[in-house]
Amino acid sequence: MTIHIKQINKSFGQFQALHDINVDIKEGELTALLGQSGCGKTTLLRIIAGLETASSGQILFDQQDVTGLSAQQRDIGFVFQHYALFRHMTVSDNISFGLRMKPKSQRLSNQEIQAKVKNLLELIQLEHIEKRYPDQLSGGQRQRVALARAIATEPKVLLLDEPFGALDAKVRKDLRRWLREFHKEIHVTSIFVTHDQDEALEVADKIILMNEGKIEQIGTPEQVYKHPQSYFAAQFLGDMNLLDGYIHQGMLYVDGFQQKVTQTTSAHVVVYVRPHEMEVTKAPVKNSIKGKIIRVHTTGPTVQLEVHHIKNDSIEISISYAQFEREKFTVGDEVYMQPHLLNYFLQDELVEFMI
Ligand SMILES: Nc1ncnc2c1ncn2[C@@H]1O[C@H](COP(=O)(O)OP(=O)(O)OP(=O)(O)O)[C@@H](O)[C@H]1O
Repeated sequence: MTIHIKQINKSFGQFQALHDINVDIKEGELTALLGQSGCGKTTLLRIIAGLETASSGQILFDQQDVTGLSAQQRDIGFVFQHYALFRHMTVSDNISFGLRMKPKSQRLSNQEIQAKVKNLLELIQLEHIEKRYPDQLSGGQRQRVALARAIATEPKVLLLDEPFGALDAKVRKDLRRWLREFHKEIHVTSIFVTHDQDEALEVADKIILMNEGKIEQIGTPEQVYKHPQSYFAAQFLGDMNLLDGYIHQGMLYVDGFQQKVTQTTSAHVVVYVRPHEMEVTKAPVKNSIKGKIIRVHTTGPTVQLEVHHIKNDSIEISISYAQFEREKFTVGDEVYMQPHLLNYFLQDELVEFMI
């Protein structure tokens, strides 16, 4: 099922929560609606679901206008942040609920329902606890059951509103990997709401980045991360250093670092560099930004260095553990930094180049 969101606007009284939203979602895609709290993600999801009416605009499923249809008529599976499992039913009964509620003419036989539930239990890897009640499950297990229940009736679209929002960090991380695999198997067009950049980057085929009721950028995780098209996108996705720079006579200057650019007009610019897109050495190098290490944070395969720099307060750099061992960086060391990919904004236009 493809989904086309056309020119959607939504106002609550005087407040406009969504402005001119246009999105095309492909068949089988797993799309993340990403943004800060209050940016309009849930409102948009609810409009797609038919749980909320738009003030203007259209929603098309497979080119068919469903704007006037109710949630039931749209044939959608839902999973919400707070598990809505039936407490008095076992895991199996929760999963089969939608199948058993179908009108008799469309209902599968008991045997077929049992077989289907068995398949779904395998898919969510909870075959061994099918007889348990929701109270006897962990939060992560409950969300897996909620997912199985949502897809049991084979909806054409699966909508997930912060499905892992109430879980702790470790379980969340496991479940997002699991969701990726799960989606590969079922391949239903899915949209999930999240405010967590890492979750969106790791799980989604496509990210819709929202800010204050508007779309900032749409793209694959790689496109949005590597080629942010706005100041907001650059800052919101992943860690980013903001450095003061200026352009004069076709050269960009950031402290002792300079680089030829195509602009000839003089201007102050904010330069963006991701922590892993900086070279760092203790040996002085020409054409670099100088600073002093004020913190070393070793976690797993990468090491984070926080470097004090007079103009830019502190710069975060991420290096491999191997380099850290080799160069033996310690607090107080003077270091020289060279960006190898940077972006800057000039009069609202993004300029990007590799060095
Ligand atoms: N029924 C309503 N009446 C009035 N204002 C509303 C209503 N529902 C949402 N809003 C407002 O619309 C804006 C968008 O809300 P929405 O719930 O879509 O945000 P969100 O991005 O999902 O946030 P969160 O991540 O906190 O759930 C918010 O400013 C919210 O206060």
